[in-house]
Formats: sequence, structure tokens, C-alpha cells
Amino acid sequence: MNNDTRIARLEHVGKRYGTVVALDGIDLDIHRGELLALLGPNGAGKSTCIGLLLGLHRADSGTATLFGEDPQDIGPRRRIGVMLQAANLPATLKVGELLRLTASYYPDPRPLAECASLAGVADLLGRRYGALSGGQQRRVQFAMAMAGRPEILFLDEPTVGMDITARQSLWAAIRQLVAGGCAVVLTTHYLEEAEALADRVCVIAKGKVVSEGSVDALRARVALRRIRCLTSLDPGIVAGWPDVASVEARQDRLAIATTQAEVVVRRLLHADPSLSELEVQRAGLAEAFTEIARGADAAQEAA
Ligand SMILES: Nc1ncnc2c1ncn2[C@@H]1O[C@H](COP(=O)(O)OP(=O)(O)OP(=O)(O)O)[C@@H](O)[C@H]1O
Repeated sequence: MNNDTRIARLEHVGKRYGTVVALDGIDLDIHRGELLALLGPNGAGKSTCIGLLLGLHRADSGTATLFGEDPQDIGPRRRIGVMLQAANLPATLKVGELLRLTASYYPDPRPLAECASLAGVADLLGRRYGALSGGQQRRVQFAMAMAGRPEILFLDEPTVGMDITARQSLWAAIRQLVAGGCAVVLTTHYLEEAEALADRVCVIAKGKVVSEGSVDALRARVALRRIRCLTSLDPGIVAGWPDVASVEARQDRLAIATTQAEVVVRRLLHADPSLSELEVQRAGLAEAFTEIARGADAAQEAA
């Protein structure tokens, strides 16, 4: 990607909390208008990366920059929007009041009605924040995060606690912001969320980037494919065939994992001519992620 489009950077950043190494010389670039998903197990260092770019912490070594400046300066901070995991907002304020207050911090705020409609909180404006459900509160936080027309939006696990409809409408709103040129840095444990939204995925483990690329590129690293079918074949026998990595059986349905889908499909059709509902799928991001994390662990043990 073109270096001129970089708007936020971590360069060789190290960060410790006492004896805990949270970031171990990490490099990360965020480019204008992209949606970058940060993935990684609990404690990998994702929130610490975001905290450094927001100017909430200082790096022990290396540098963090936002629009080429120190993230603790007010200039770059006016150009970002944030939705953190924990938001401590005054419970007695009404949603409309919270949105107006947030807009007042910015030189050219987005109109309140637009924020409310994008975040799906237009019908909550008169309600007290503290009386909202967890999912509704998250949507209000999202509306606040975009109030200043940010050039980068940091979303730390934004859809935790949301039902499926709320999650999908938040995804639609995120897509709309990205289409309008806003960069988004998203951390999530929902891999289908990264799969649905991300241009680029960075997998972090133990304070380092262990893998990086498009969703498709990461998926392609996993050669495994999954065959599903309805068959009377004995799962134990299929599990013993060459090239079959695993077999899961539920009643007459089999799910077979293999790197040689064509070979196994041919053998299945030959062994059971009445086999039906055949499906072959490439592994998803979830499988790729598990394999990358396992590979990173093995590399660390070998070092
Ligand atoms: N304020 C703090 N004091 C002490 N240790 C901390 C602090 N914040 C984070 N850590 C430690 O730093 C490491 C990285 O934490 P971080 O919150 O960045 O991980 P994460 O990838 O965001 O995890 P999660 O997916 O659980 O949110 C962890 O070992 C965590 O315990």
C-alpha cells in the first residue's frame, strides 16, 4: 500500500505494564479510508495498540503517531472518533444531551439527526442513558464516536452485547462511514465480523503482529476444506480414508475436513451413489485464525 496514505503508525513500539510485556516491538500502519481489523487472543495487545494511538498511554520504546503528530496532542485527537470497551458515561443524561455535548467538542460536527439515524438511536434521544439496555448503550456510544466526522474511527469490540439485528445495522453504518472515506480500526473476537467488514486483517499475538493480509489472503493460507453431505456411510470408515483430516457426524450428516476435497468427493460418490446435499467449502477466517495462532505459538516455543 502507498506510504503516503498512512494516517496512523506504531513503529517498533514496546509497552510493559510492570513485568507484563503488552507490546513487543510492534509495527502497525493504518491507511486512509481502510477498514483494518485487529484480531488476536485475549491479552494479545490489541487494546494497548489502540490506547497508544489515542494517546492514553505512552510507548516505552518506539513511536506512535497520528496524522504524523503525537497522539497526545489536541490537533490529531480532534480528527478521530473512539468507542472503547468500557464507557463511563453519565447515567442521568438523556441520549440527545450526550450527543449534543459530544458534538460541542468538535469544530465541524456531524448533524445530530444524521448521527442518530446512522447509529439507529433516533427513537432513543429522549431516554436517559442509564436506563438503556447494554446493546442500546453501545449504539449511543457509536453515535458519539462519529459525532466529530472522524477521519479514523477506533472501535474496540463494538458489537459485544448486541443482538443480530443491531449488529448487522451497525455493520451497515460502519460500511457507510468507510465508503465516505473514514478509516476504521476494529478489534473483535467475532471473526465473522472481520470477515464481513475488513479490507485488511492483522493478527496480533503476545504483543507482535504474527500475520497480516486481506481476509481472502488469510483464508487462502489454510488449505483445509470442508465437505458436507447426507450419506449412509459409516463415519468411522470415512475417517480412516487417506487425506481425511477429521469427520464429524450428526445422524446421517457428515462434515469432513480435508486438504484433498476432489479426491475425497470422488471416493464418497463412488462409495455411496445415493449420497445427497453435497457441499464443499473453503475454511473460513475462524479456521485460518486458529491455524495462524497455533503456528505463532509453535514458532515461539521453537525459538
Ligand atoms: N492497565 C494495565 N495494567 C497491567 N497490565 C495491563 C494493563 N492493561 C493491559 N495489561 C496487560 O497487557 C496485556 C495486553 O493487554 P490488552 O488489553 O492490550 O490485550 P487485548 O488484546 O486487548 O485483550 P482482550 O482481547 O482481552 O481485550 C495483557 O497481558 C494485559 O493483562
